[in-house]
Amino acid sequence: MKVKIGVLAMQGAFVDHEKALQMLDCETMQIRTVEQLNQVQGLIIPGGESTTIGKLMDQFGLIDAIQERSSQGMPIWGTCAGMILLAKEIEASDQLRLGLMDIKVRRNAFGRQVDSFEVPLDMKEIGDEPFPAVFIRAPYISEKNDQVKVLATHEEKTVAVRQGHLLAAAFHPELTDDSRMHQYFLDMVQRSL
Ligand SMILES: NC(=O)CC[C@H](N)C(=O)O
Repeated sequence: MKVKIGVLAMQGAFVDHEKALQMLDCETMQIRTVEQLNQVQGLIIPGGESTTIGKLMDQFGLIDAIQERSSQGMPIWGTCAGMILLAKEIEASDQLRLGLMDIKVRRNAFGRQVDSFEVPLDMKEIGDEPFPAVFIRAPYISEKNDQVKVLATHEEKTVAVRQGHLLAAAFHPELTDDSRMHQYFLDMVQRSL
């Protein structure tokens, strides 16, 4: 049976993640309710505005529900704002969050003059070819503990990590036609079953 991967659809870049997943061998579902969450075997939290996504998740009862599924080992991947929402610590912010990963993040961390840029990123975990990473008002990881594995850095800043069943990237893999990160997450989901 094909696995079904949910894309949290509160706000932000969820449609592009769905399109990226549809190129792969899996089913997808937009997630707005706890009932929908309970029908998927993995979850992507997209980029967007992390404060808005956090508030909406809370209103829909999804913070508790996602924390519960995570405690049972369901793979979760946060990109950009989604990475912020996965972090236990967000510098200078008390915004609502899932707080699942042992990372501290800094929002809008690459400075105003470079709101958005694309770089070839070395990420051996997904292959030898560099990954075309699109950063949009991106955060980075300023601290982490030993449980967290660094997958990629840009200018010595940590921008992609994995902690067991949790994956986070500061950039937007759904905006390129390189599907290796989505395939990597799909593999995590298939292995978790
Ligand atoms: N592209 C993005 O997801 C940007 C994240 C946004 N700066 C935030 O803090 O929520």
